[in-house]
Amino acid sequence: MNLVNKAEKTFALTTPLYYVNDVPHIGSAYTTMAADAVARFQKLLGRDVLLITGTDEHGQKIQRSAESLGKAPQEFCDEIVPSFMSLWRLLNIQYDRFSRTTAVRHKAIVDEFFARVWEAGDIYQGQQKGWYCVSCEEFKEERELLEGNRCPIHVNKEVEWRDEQNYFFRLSKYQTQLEEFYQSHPDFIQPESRRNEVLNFVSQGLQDFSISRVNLDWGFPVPNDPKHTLYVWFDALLAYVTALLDPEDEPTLENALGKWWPINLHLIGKDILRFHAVYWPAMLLSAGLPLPDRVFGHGFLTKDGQKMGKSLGNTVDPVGLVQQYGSDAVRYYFLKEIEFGKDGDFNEVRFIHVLNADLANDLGNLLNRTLNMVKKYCANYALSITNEDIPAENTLKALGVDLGAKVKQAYEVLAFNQACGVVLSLVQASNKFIDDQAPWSLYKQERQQEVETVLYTVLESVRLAAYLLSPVIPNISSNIYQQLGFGINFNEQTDITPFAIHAQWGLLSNKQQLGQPQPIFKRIEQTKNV
Ligand SMILES: Nc1ncnc2c1ncn2[C@@H]1O[C@H](COP(=O)(O)OP(=O)(O)OP(=O)(O)O)[C@@H](O)[C@H]1O
Ligand SMILES: [Zn+2]
Repeated sequence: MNLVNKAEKTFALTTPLYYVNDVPHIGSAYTTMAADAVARFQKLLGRDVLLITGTDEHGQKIQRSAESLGKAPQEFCDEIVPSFMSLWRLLNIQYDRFSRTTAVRHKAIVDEFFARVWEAGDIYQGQQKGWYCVSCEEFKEERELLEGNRCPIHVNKEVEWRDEQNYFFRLSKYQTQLEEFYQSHPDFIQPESRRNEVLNFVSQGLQDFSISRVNLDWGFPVPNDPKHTLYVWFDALLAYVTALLDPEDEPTLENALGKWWPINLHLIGKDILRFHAVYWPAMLLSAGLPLPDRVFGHGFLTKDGQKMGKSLGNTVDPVGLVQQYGSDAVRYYFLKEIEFGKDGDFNEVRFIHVLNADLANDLGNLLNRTLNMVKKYCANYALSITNEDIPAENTLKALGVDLGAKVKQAYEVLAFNQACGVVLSLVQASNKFIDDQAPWSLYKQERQQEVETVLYTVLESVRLAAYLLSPVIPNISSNIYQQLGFGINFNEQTDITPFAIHAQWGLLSNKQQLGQPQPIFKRIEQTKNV
């Protein structure tokens, strides 16, 4: 059976399927915002994109969370899931699929996949002994534990001793194949530090891992032994596959894998790297399926140096942030300020400072004052010149010419901070340019051509900046494009703004019907309590 028939133009990516043990927080939002920026960027490149997110609803962690509230697990999940969906709407996330592991059709995919792994001879029964972190849903090595038998990721949770009959997956059989795969696909695990972590872990020798639990009801039964419940991670990873089905499709692997497989990018936090970079490819090898292109494990958002998390409860509420500052502000801050891959602390004073400096002052004021100058200095509120009139050595044109290529390269390696940073340097250079050139005095000296050259050059640089930032701040970029006379909304019409054209400096024309100047981002006042 030839399961895969992926077209070049497609790009499928995933966020983790978040546990529903509590409502989402800024950490869950971080991965999802990054994924949305990648999806939007890929659309600008003309790709057919499928962005998958969703929720992981099985296992002991969820069962216990439900029990603690006196609810049935399904009822509990059904109550939490809408809080994820509404946060994604609030953050302007354009996801295509929302994959819930409790979906009926998911079970069919899991059963079919399990059968393939079973037939490969990779599942056997054995005795599992070890320390288990319910919050991670993972066995831990004794040497990894913190004092008092606590999990290194969930520092407030003690691990629990388990000694039970489980089914095991023969991970050890795939040691060499995985190592060869990592060598021949050096970009599979990113960033480099995460790749080294995985290579190091694998080189210590892979142990088979248990894929079933006893004494736990909440999950799918193991197909040929329903007294056992399938391990939550075995079923959760497969929900990426189920998500590929079109709504009307019969849930079979053949239908799921036809168009979008292999996934181009799994975006995750570093806490779940091993599952995606080791267990998942081994499971796929066992089932005879091609492996994903890339797994990127980003860093943690921390509070006072600790990973923010639902289990620890030290989280920042993204809903409040968006309601107060808007979705673009939140997206911009986290993607611009924290190097993707590294940990980053959230600090509200810094948050306000960055937004005021970059969006309100550098970008917003620049557009506003330049449009107002066009109004004042140019007949009919229109520029009379075009790109051809601007010499190649013009400072901003020289900077703008290869900016698109630089930013593309940065987005491709998920260096969002670098992408935003180089765009901001064009914006800052534009502010300096307008101050140096002083069009107000050129105007007094009746040097009209020069006045218009300066104003064109600056407005065109703002346009290019807006385009290149549109994956991160789509509302502000749309607003800028509209004020510059393009009737384009980046939330709706990516196909009419191809990168090959809009990422070039010089697109603004003398036919532009400029709109009324309006502030694009209101300066935030520091309140006393931050
Ligand atoms: N502090 C954080 N920083 C960055 N990403 C995070 C953070 N917390 C969660 N995430 C994202 O969510 C994923 C983990 O999802 P999960 O549902 O386990 O959330 P969690 O808040 O870490 O839950 P818990 O605290 O119960 O482990 C991570 O891989 C990452 O994508
Ligand atoms: Zn843990």
